[in-house]
Amino acid sequence: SIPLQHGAHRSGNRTDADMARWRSLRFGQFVHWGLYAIAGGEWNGKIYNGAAEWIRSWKEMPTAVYDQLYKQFNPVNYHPEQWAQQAKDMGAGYMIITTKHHDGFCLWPSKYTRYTVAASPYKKDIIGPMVEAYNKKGIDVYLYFSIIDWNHPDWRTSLKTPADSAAYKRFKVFVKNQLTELLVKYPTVKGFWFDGTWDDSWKNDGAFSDELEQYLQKLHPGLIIGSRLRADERGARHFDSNNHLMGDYEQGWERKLPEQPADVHGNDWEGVMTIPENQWGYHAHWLGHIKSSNELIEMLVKSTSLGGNFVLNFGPKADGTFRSEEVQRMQEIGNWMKVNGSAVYGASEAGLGKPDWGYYTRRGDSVFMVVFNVPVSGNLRVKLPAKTTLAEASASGQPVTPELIGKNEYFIPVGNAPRHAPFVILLQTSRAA
Ligand SMILES: C#C[C@@H]1N[C@@H](C)[C@@H](O)[C@H]1O
Repeated sequence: SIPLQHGAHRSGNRTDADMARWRSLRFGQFVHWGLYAIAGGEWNGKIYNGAAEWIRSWKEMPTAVYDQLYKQFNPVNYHPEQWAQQAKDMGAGYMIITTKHHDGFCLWPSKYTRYTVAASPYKKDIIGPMVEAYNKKGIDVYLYFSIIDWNHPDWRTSLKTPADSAAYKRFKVFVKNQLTELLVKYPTVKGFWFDGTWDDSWKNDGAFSDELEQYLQKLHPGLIIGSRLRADERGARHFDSNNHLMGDYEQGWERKLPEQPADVHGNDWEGVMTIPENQWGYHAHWLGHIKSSNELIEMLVKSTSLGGNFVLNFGPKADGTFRSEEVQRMQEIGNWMKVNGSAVYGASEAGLGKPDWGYYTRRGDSVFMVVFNVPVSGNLRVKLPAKTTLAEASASGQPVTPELIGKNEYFIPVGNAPRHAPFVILLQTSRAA
């Protein structure tokens, strides 16, 4: 293997309590909120076909105009306790909030730049009340932080001249100051969700990203930071040049999910997902396919069945309210989680393969069959490993009688209840030593 100073410093998953909690929560809420919500994916009567939070980079949007939008930021309908309650009702165990996206606008009153909520008509801190409201509902908070900062004069995508290097050196001090400020102001947060780390300026400075991660861990022991923050000294990201995962979990699953265990190599991982095709910030016109609650529930269960977390994104409007399609999905998913959440919370891969009818998840000796595709036979085939015996099966607390059809192989009848949503059959098993 290649000798590395700034590659992975640990092989295998973290085994501490903070990481075990992150792993047990399984389901998170992502919130992308900022000045881009004011534009809402359109400008001057034209619709931006890109992701709404990238509208500043659209040729039809003059950057000078975008950079004045903060003078309109005044979310009069922002009620963080309502945000937290609806997230609780959805069944989210943690939430990730954009403190600063690529545009550089800070939702907290940072003392390291004027480009913050303090300069807006709203004036007040957005992040503090949000962290407090979510924590009060028992929901952990993670802070999204973009390294890319289109507003900061010292940000560079690449370093071409000595002046670039001097500027970027100042920028790295600014980044470290802001991250320190966030941890000091909001000490109950559980981790950072870094983004915007793909430019050469950052990729070619693996030493800084490594030292920064170690500095943050020292400042806030137990902090959870995904693989997107760091590069090794050869510019490798997520996995170092020896193919070892850097950071505490694989953070590359954005709008896509692994298909099989081999795709995640036994690492902790997290998938983040949009309801429309590709919109994180508020866009007034959702184009393309809009995922239904059942599709999103299937992604959540699929993630659990592959030992990962699933985070669903929401883009509140500029005034602080959520669009109806998002409220509807939070309620529908929440209704399902209230009945079936035990198949997700604290559960992980079952090691029983991928059945046609849906997904297996497991917690201890409880095996959950989460059914999405009822076979025309009405029988769900279950094959258990030799040393696993099936003690009993139940659906919604009612016993189900398995039919033994072969060695450790059963048909589980689905019964004739109407099926308009995924349902769970619980198998109580015992495994011989
Ligand atoms: C590309 C990109 C960014 N990564 C997602 C999590 C959103 O923040 C999007 O703007």
